[in-house]
Amino acid sequence: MVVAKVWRLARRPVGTPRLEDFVLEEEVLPACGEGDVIVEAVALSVDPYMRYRARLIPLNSVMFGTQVAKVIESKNPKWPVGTHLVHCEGWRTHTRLTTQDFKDKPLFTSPLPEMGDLPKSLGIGLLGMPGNTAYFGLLDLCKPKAGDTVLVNGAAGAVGSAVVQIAKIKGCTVIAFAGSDEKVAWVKELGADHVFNYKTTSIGDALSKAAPKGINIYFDNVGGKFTAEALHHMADFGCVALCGAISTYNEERKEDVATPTGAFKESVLITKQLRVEGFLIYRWGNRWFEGLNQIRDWILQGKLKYKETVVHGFEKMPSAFIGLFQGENIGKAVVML
Ligand SMILES: NC(=O)C1=CN([C@@H]2O[C@H](COP(=O)(O)OP(=O)(O)OC[C@H]3O[C@@H](n4cnc5c(N)ncnc54)[C@H](OP(=O)(O)O)[C@@H]3O)[C@@H](O)[C@H]2O)C=CC1
Ligand SMILES: CCCCCC(=O)/C=C/[C@H]1[C@H](O)CC(=O)[C@@H]1CCCCCCC(=O)O
Repeated sequence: MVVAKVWRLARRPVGTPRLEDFVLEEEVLPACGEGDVIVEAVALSVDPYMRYRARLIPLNSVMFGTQVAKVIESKNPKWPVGTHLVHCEGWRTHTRLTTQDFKDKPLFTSPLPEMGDLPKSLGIGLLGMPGNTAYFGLLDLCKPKAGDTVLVNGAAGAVGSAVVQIAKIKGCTVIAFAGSDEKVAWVKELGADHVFNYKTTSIGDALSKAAPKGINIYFDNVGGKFTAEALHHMADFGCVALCGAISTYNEERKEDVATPTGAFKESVLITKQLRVEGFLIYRWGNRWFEGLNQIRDWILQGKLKYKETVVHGFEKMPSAFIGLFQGENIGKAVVML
């Protein structure tokens, strides 16, 4: 009999999530039937979108999320004991995956890419959903050309740090923002041309100096006031990739009313003739391993670097998650078991 520990959403977070919003429980797993596997979590992901999902999932649900897990029991010859895979059954130590799971969620119940001696935890980071978000969001949606000026915020995070480096690989000038001097130093090491601490710098002044001819591509992880300012510094016909808006996830929802006071002032979008497009990484599900294999090759060639902020222990899931909104992570935030 396998007993899983699971974190459930005990109540809807108000503002920044709190430890009391989550409850730790035990759950006896059903037996491993024909075609099933039982897996044990190795590395669990905490991601900003979980705050958004916490508005949507029913109370008492297991928190949604991806993890790298190891098969510990198998009645499926495709997935022998010892195999590692990525699945999205959430904040749980042990999981039974059925043939139906493999069929229904191929993108989120998948093998790790071939990664040699690289750490398996990269399967929820640079060699997983965040890496592909940077890869496809920048390359497919924005189509950068050598010489373009690219702006990215959240630049020391999982997605942003990959965007910085991929933009440099493509020959762009990169302007990046992050939330501490330590993060700024690391993003400079990654090759960004101009890096600022948004907590101690005027965003407008920094952009005027760093991008006197305007920004061609803005990869937005933050939204809110940052975006309201950044749009004024776009070059004509620039592209804005709306990847995330972490600065707004803890805000209470207001009614959707047409208002000229938000980040997107129509006059700026129209007069600069901007292309503004939101995206979800699912869009490139059919090209998943194309992105991961290219990223893996760039890592092995020394062109892409990564950092992980590792928290040890399943009981730390909620605090690691809350830490995302307090800027605690450099690179990908990972909970290791
Ligand atoms: N569209 C899609 O399919 C996907 C979108 N995303 C989005 O990409 C963005 C980055 O995700 P990811 O790289 O995984 O997360 P990160 O690894 O970057 O972690 C979050 C970081 O965001 C920064 N941050 C937190 N609060 C604020 C704030 N109020 N203002 C500015 N920065 C803040 C913090 O760094 P700092 O110290 O710099 O403030 C924090 O460390 C998120 O918005 C996420 O929702 C992610 C994956 C897929
Ligand atoms: C305003 C929310 C922006 C969320 C951006 C983000 O981080 C997206 C991440 C996706 C990740 O690839 C895996 C997911 O499940 C995330 C999507 C979560 C939002 C889905 C909302 C669907 C809905 O409203 O029906």
